[in-house]
Amino acid sequence: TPIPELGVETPQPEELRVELNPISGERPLTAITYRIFQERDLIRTFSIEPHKLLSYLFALEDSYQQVPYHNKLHRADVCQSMHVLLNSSGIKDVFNEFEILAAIFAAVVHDVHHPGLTNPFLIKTKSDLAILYNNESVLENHHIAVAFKLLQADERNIFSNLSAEQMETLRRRVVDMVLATDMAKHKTLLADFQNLLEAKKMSGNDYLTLESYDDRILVLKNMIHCADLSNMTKPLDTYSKWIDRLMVEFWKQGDAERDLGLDISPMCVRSPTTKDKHQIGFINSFVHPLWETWGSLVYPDANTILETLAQNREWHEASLAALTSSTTD
Ligand SMILES: COc1ccc(-c2ccn(CCC(=O)N3C[C@@H](C)O[C@H](C)C3)n2)cc1OC1CCCC1
Ligand SMILES: [Mg+2]
Ligand SMILES: [Zn+2]
Repeated sequence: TPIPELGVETPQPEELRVELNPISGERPLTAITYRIFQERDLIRTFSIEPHKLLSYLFALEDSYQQVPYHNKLHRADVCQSMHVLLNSSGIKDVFNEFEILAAIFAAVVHDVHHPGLTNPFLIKTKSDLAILYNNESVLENHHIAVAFKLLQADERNIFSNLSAEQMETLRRRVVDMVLATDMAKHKTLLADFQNLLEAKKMSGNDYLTLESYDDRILVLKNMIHCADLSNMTKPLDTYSKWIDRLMVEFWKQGDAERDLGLDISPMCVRSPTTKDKHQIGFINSFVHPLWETWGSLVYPDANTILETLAQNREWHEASLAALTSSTTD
């Protein structure tokens, strides 16, 4: 039976069309994710009931908090970036539909109910979340718990037609991928990724063959981490909008730290040079090494991304030079 254009039979197609209309910007997360599920035929493959998918995605959107950066727009962005990365040359035929389902789902839920505060802040203020998760990937554990809690309602359980075993493996993959978005895991994740690619190069295969769960999930963990760190690889006008959102979120945390008599986190200091300095530092320390490694896996697909990343870094260096020269003379 053909799936209706809007996903569900509805007596009010116009209302639903407006709700789903990404242009209206009302529900960007639902619009993008529903479209990706359709394009990848996930709804049919896993017999997902369309009305349940819509209910689940609506719940995800509504549970987002009014934070400037870590909101539904960021999750829609990471979901769309994941969708693109999954099609990269060299890996597009590697992952099966179960892994793709888990990867898209992980991307769309990876920051759900984010409070707009960092893990260090939640830990040093002894927040309920830090107590609950013993200071270990506090936010990421929370996002996963909320995502699966929302699935428990029958009208939102999009995986109701998966077997118990399939559900268990999907859950394992989603937990592994969302936990991998914690910056604290970056160094180990990237080192393991580089070791894997080195070993594959030694084996002489010109295409990637991944047998073990650990190898396969390692690539998916780095993929979602790349998607989460993709702002700097986007055209400057898009990238600078993300920076502005993030700085507002960080400055609010800085205000909270000051009000609590705590040290203000370096990234949360309101100063004209903070933005450029930290972006340059972050690109040099984390973002470029990660994307360069990803670029070697999907060569030459990531060349444009690496060029844009270099241009964006130069833009920050130029604006920093302009700022510091104006303040010195
Ligand atoms: C547009 O700028 C950024 C966009 C995304 C990120 C970034 C790094 C790691 N993630 C993954 C989630 C994470 O771990 N955190 C914890 C902390 C690093 O703040 C991040 C925001 C979230 N996301 C960093 C960005 O800039 C750096 C942070 C302030 C100046 C330089
Ligand atoms: Mg996160
Ligand atoms: Zn994120």
